[in-house]
Amino acid sequence: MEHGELEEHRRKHTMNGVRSKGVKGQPQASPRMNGHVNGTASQGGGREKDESSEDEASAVNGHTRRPLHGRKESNPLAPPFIVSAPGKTIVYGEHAVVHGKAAIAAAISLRSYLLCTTLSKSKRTLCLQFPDIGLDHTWHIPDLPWTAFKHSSRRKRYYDLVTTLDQELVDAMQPHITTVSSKAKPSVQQRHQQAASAFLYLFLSLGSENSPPCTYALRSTVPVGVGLGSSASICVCISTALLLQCRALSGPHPDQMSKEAEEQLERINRWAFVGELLIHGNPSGVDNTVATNGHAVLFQRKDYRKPPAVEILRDFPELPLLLIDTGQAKSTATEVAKVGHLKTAHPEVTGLVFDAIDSITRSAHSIVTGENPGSEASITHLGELMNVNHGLLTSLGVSHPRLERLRYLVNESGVGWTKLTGAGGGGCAITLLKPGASSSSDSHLNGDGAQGSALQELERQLEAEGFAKILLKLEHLQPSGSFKSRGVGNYCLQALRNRRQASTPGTHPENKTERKVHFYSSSGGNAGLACVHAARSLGCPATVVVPLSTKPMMVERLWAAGAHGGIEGRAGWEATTVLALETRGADSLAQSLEQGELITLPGITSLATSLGATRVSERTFELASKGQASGRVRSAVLTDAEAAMGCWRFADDERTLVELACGVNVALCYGGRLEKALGRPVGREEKVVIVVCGGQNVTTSMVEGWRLECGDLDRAVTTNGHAESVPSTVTAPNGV
Ligand SMILES: Nc1ncnc2c1ncn2[C@@H]1O[C@H](COP(=O)(O)OP(=O)(O)O)[C@@H](O)[C@H]1O
Ligand SMILES: C[C@@](O)(CCOP(=O)(O)O)CC(=O)O
Repeated sequence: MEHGELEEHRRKHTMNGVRSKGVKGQPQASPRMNGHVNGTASQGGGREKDESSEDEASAVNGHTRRPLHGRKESNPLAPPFIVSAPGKTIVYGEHAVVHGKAAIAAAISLRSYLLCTTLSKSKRTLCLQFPDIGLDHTWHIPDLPWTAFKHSSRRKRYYDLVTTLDQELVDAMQPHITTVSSKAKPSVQQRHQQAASAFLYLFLSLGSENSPPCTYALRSTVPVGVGLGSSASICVCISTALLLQCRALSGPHPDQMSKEAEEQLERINRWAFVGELLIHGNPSGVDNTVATNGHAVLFQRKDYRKPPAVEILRDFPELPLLLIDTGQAKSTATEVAKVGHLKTAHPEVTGLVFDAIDSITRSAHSIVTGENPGSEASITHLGELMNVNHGLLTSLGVSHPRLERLRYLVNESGVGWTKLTGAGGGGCAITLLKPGASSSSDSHLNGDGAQGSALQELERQLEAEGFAKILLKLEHLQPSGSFKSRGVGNYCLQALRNRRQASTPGTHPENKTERKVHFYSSSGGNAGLACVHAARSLGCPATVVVPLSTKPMMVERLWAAGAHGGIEGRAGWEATTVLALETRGADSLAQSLEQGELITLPGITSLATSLGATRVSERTFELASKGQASGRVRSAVLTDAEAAMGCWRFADDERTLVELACGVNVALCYGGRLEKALGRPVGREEKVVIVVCGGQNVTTSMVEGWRLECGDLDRAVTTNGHAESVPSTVTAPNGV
């Protein structure tokens, strides 16, 4: 694609009005997007306005239909959004891959996350907040070297733009990089300036003087500089975010053609490669390719002037791998340069080593894509290949005494086969565990029998020598859904033991005959839930005292978890007003009440079909009519767009996905809709319970599509995309 084509593409593929139809199941895009970029915003230098015709049908969930909501002309403050991408481990072929040979790499479940928050136009600043490396830097957008980046001689072919760095542009950018952390010590400064260069080059290439001022906040769970592809992971995030902002991406979208999705991933990947060029100097592109696509890949770039050959290995087997960090810092650029020098000095010998590594990768590929990759024979084959691959990398000079010590310890223990992963010179190693070494149910590290204890012994030795195994801590899988289960659970257990010992000296703590302990918690949030779960599992009652501001959803969850009596803030039904919510086009109750007789709709024209009835039951109508007369039942109708807004706000504010038929209830919480529906202000002391009926007819892409289409509704209820008026300033106790 030529540079001009990119411009053209930006015009065609804005975030709104994507109308590719009928194809479902876009590839599992690794860069995940949360929130959205409002396509009506004048971004990417204000060059484009969405030229898609608004009256054409758009497709959501496979149904052709009218747009939910007419779009407004512009939205100066695009809502914040997050993109994310994983780190990786190279299983076979590092370094050789830089010199045209094949490599196999797999994504890991450690990720980087980039939050982009557009600032008020008056600011004109571009702010990087990268706390993992301690970088916090702000540029003034008009001061950046736009002329150099815009100059016509710079308008190169698109392919050149994304495969090589333009040295003149790098030089033009330099004065803005040297000021980054200029007072920090050299190693820190280098780390900061590498990240800042990658960001700024991409920003200058994809943005313009008119780009919106924005804060880019990056957090990563990928350890920095240990061979797990932290730089590729952040470059993929940066590339995705900037492409979204200049509107060169149109997805993800449920109806996106898979080819289009692939093209977009490729676009992200190519610009991420440019970022890697800034950080590494001479990357092969394997890291950014796996960070973009997820899964595992077989990657080979024979000719840097041509795109690499990439085979995505979607069925890559779940190999029992142990990831160990030597704790020894390394630099990819240094290690890659070292191998480059060796190649210059000894081209033939080095070439043979690369060829041998290539054979290893090919042999491993045939095993992992073969009949039974998880069999004992296959694992042994793959393990032996790892040993040889490591030996060849050592011969290239990229091992380190810490890596060799680690290999010695693992070999001695007999639990598996080990090689360095990534650039080497320190960083991480991977061990493929032998069958039996990882089969225990209670810990993935504690195998059964002799192998299991060998592994435990190895673990002790590694820890004693300062090696770190990298594990993921999934606290959200605790019984109560958060880490609070740990502290609160422990507290409850101790309290119960103390109480039992104090009241019946000499009694066994698990003695269940004496009076039950009743636990109280004064939190309506995760701590309250943790208390209820802990108390229940100890066979005790728990009461949670919640502040008035606690959201109904949390109160419902506390009841559902088994909270015992007296949750503060629940109202008796006698004084309750019931609001019956429907979407326009499924409003058979509202129309019946209005006409004073049961009516039948000719059909459901609302998109919220699952709870839609063309005619409500006699009993419903009777009760609703009586309630309406006494003022205890009111009926309200919202649009599909408002129901959709309820869904995306609920997803953002409460991390819960619900379908339109439920979203219409949730929408009440926002923008004073509740007061309007009730026809009166709602006092702070009043309790509001929203029935979150849920529903399965929803996916994140559907919600994203709805928001893209009618995101303007957000402006009435949020500031910078945060629902600061939830449920509404009038309704919410203490302004929450
Ligand atoms: N979380 C992060 N925040 C900011 N910059 C990062 C982060 N992770 C990586 N980087 C950038 O990437 C560089 C590390 O790249 P590299 O040496 O290739 O390590 P890795 O093997 O982890 O990719 C860092 O010096 C920094 O510039
Ligand atoms: C050494 C190399 O093959 C992998 C480097 O991986 P990492 O930066 O250590 O995560 C270089 C490359 O492929 O770009």
